[in-house]
Amino acid sequence: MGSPTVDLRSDTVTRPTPGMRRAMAEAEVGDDVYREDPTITALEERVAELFGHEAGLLVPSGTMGNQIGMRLVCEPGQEVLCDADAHVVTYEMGAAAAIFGISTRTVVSSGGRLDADQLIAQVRPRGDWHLTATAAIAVENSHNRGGGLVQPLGELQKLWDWSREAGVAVHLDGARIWNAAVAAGLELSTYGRLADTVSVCLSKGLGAPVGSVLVSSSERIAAARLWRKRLGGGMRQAGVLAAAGIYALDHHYDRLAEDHEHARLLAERLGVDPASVETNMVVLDDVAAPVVAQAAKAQGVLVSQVSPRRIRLVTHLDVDRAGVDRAAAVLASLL
Ligand SMILES: Cc1ncc(COP(=O)(O)O)c(CN[C@H](C(=O)O)[C@H](C)O)c1O
Repeated sequence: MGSPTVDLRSDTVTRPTPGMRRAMAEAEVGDDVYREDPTITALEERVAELFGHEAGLLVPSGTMGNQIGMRLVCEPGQEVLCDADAHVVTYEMGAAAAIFGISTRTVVSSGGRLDADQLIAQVRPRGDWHLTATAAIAVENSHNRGGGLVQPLGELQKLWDWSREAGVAVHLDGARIWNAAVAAGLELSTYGRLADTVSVCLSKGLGAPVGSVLVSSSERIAAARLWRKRLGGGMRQAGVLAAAGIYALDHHYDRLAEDHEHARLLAERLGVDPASVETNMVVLDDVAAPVVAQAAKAQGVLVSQVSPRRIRLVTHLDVDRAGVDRAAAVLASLL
């Protein structure tokens, strides 16, 4: 029996722990379409409160959380403006256009880092009969293709302050907002209060098997519940999933700092500047990604190919120190 596989492809690969499975099995459940699942209600209320918003909605994926979140603040034929490498326009299969008729326009950022002035300069006003109106700006924190970069609070604040005057909404793709808050030493509500709609993933670093929560005003979440049902996302006794999310919030949030430490350790061992590692991702640039990925797989280490010359490593709950050491040794021998 060879060594166990070290899976650094993503923090989406985590499996429920025994404790989480017990919480899932014991969860009190009901039919959530009738609003009778107490565990889902508890999770939605808790996450909304964590981010300083009035209400929350459990959705099956971060993609659905983002897409409904954007639809709440952007009408068909209007546009959402975002970073060219944002997940919402890179990995969500064109859903904004395909499902909601929302136009998206992008700016090329520096490594995913939010530049409020750059975005503000691109916003197009409502009411001009020549221009597609920019209804919302989507920001991503931490930034996936930016290598887990934590957005500067000053830029988020600047964008938010401007957006209140300009009447433009802000959507936060907070799939890994947990990692950003732990890395920055900030409260989740500090970030939550700088966005009109926020989608946060339970199924990544927090280690739940399924689910995200969209938070916003009560009025918007009521509309979101309707959109979710239209998309076939109305769920029944999904309290078994919500229980995993609650368990994750109770037991897996603080430990994210360990994933960040593991990522820095990997970086050091692989000749990547640890200062460039802000959360749980390490980016290997200028490598023959397919060759390295295949050779690493043959030695039990799985990685993501972001491009033909770029590999992404993501640390998470299911990769311990021994796994990090083994992955570092295998990858160092291939670089
Ligand atoms: C910033 C961000 N926002 C949203 C999502 C979507 O979450 P899901 O739809 O997969 O639950 C992801 C998933 N990211 C996945 C990964 O990193 O392995 C893949 C790329 O889709 C994300 O990284």
